[in-house]
Amino acid sequence: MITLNRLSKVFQAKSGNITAVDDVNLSINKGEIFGVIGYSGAGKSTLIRMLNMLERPSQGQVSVADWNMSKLSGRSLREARQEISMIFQHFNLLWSRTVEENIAFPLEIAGVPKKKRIERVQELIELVGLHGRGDAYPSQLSGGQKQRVGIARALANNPKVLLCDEATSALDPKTTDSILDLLTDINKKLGLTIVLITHEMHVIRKICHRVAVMDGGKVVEQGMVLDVFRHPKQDMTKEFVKQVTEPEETMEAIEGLLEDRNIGPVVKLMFLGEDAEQPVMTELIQTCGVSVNILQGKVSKTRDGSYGTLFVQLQGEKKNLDKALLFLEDHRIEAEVLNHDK
Ligand SMILES: Nc1ncnc2c1ncn2[C@@H]1O[C@H](COP(=O)(O)OP(=O)(O)OP(=O)(O)O)[C@@H](O)[C@H]1O
Repeated sequence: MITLNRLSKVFQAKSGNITAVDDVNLSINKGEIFGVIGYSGAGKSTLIRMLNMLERPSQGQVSVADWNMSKLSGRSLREARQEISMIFQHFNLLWSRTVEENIAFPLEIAGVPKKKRIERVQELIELVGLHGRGDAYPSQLSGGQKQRVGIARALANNPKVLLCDEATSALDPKTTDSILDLLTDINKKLGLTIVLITHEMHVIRKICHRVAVMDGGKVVEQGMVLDVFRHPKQDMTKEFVKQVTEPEETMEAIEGLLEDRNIGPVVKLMFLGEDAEQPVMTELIQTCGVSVNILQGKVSKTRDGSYGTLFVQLQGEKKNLDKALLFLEDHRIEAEVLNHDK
């Protein structure tokens, strides 16, 4: 559906050239929700803006839904853009128009007759859950409702691709989740391909099938979300994964514990899929004769399954502790002993 081939963007600034996107190759499948994550300045906005030619590449090719985007201009670019919609962090609504009029705007531009426009606007209002708010002005809406208008407007002309530029970054966590649920719903119902950029791993975990990690204009890692969660390769990816699996307070508490030299092994366990839901700990205690002190645990759900981390402190005789570690290995649970010298 989308192919980026050796894509680069260099900006000429007073201070010299800035390579915002550096030789990126990506392939995104039809119907997929693909996330691009990176810190500020990584090049995410520039990358996503090159998908619909809001930014022209310095080098390389972009193909979206059979359009060779870099070659288009004028009318053909406008046609292609009807198939590639976009939503924004700050919604970009027309403040003097009502919800209905905002949603109708792209239909007016596309020359859709009035009767059809009215029908389509009502359909979209239902789809995004804004029933009864059609006459409101953007200033009368909450952030989440404004983004729902943005989504309805983006879907008006039945696009094949939806680009989301930090679409939930201005929203509180609860509203973020409701917008992410809406995007998942639309992806399923309409088979829409969604590309989103974000700096929050929570967004990637919750709705994406695949993820690419950007740093310094380059894609430094990419893969299925669950695989990247289990085995992040780059340090930066590990930091992003920790955002959702290991809250900062947990790490501080565990680091405090590790300073105590008289405790038994502190082990980080990683479970996958169904294993995350099995009573393995009970079995371990019964068969290995060790006691287990649970320090912290979390199960993160991705689209392709659950992924759990559990920090435990094991206590018992040396031979039983070794037995416990073997037991974990036999049960396909990855175990990392955090205080090796004990
Ligand atoms: N129009 C421009 N002119 C000059 N430099 C630019 C321009 N747009 C972006 N840049 C530079 O390109 C680099 C990548 O910026 P970009 O906005 O794509 O990153 P980002 O990952 O989206 O970060 P943020 O979330 O902060 O926008 C940055 O160093 C930025 O300063």
